[in-house]
Amino acid sequence: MSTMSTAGRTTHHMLQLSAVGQHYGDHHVLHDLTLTVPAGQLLCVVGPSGCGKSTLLRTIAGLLPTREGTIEIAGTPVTGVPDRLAVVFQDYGRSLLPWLTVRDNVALPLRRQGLGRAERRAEADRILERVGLSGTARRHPWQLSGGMQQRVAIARALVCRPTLLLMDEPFGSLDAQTREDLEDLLLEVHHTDDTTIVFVTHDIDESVYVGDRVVALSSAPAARIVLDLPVDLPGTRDQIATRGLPEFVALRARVGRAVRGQTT
Ligand SMILES: Nc1ncnc2c1ncn2[C@@H]1O[C@H](COP(=O)(O)OP(=O)(O)OP(=O)(O)O)[C@@H](O)[C@H]1O
Repeated sequence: MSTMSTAGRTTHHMLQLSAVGQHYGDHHVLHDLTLTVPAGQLLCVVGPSGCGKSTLLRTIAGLLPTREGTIEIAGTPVTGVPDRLAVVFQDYGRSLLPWLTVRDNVALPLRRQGLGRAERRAEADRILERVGLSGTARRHPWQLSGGMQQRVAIARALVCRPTLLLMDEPFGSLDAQTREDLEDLLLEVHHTDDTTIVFVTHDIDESVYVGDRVVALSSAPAARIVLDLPVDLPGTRDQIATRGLPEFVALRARVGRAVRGQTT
């Protein structure tokens, strides 16, 4: 983990983007993004459709080469897919392997760690219980609802105890109730494990509800950061009470204006 001393205080940075730019051929998507994410922060990234949110996550994950600038995770430059990094995509249907049981899907990443079969299974079961899926271990993903499948994908992301978790619209295709349940599961995981999370969403309400901080990107031709807002809401977050707070409504309005290109 990189350490910086600022006026006598020591801060740990999990993720550092310096002047990052990205393009597909001559199509520029990201422009001069500089961003520091402290360890343990849940950062939400919002922006208009097509502005480059997924491209940003794919670049951080090492799935696309960094074209301009540098990205460091825990002080190490990203040159390929880093260890202890997990990604959850929106499309859970395609990210789980249909021929494996739920338990074996979750245990899959543990194979690289050299654990024995019994240990892998025990660890998978422990994580499945944690995401509210005990009892489904021997079923197959296609026998579960969409929300349950996304819980399996989250369990598989958590099983390697990632230091950095990247989530790309993970709840975008779920119904409202399931989505709220999974937002609360994510907050529980974040608070218990102190995982650093970068969470991409186009849903402004969701970004303010789950985030410790919201960064808004501008739209094409090349996305820049147009808002970087700490989310300082009182009390423990609660789906009904938090969303009714005047502070929540004010934050949501600021993010909404930024995404629509209005000054805040
Ligand atoms: N593999 C690719 N090759 C060429 N262009 C691409 C590729 N992937 C994305 N793009 C383009 O890059 C831009 C950013 O796409 P990206 O998917 O990162 O945006 P997004 O903000 O995640 O969008 P959405 O919110 O709609 O998911 C878009 O104009 C898109 O068409």
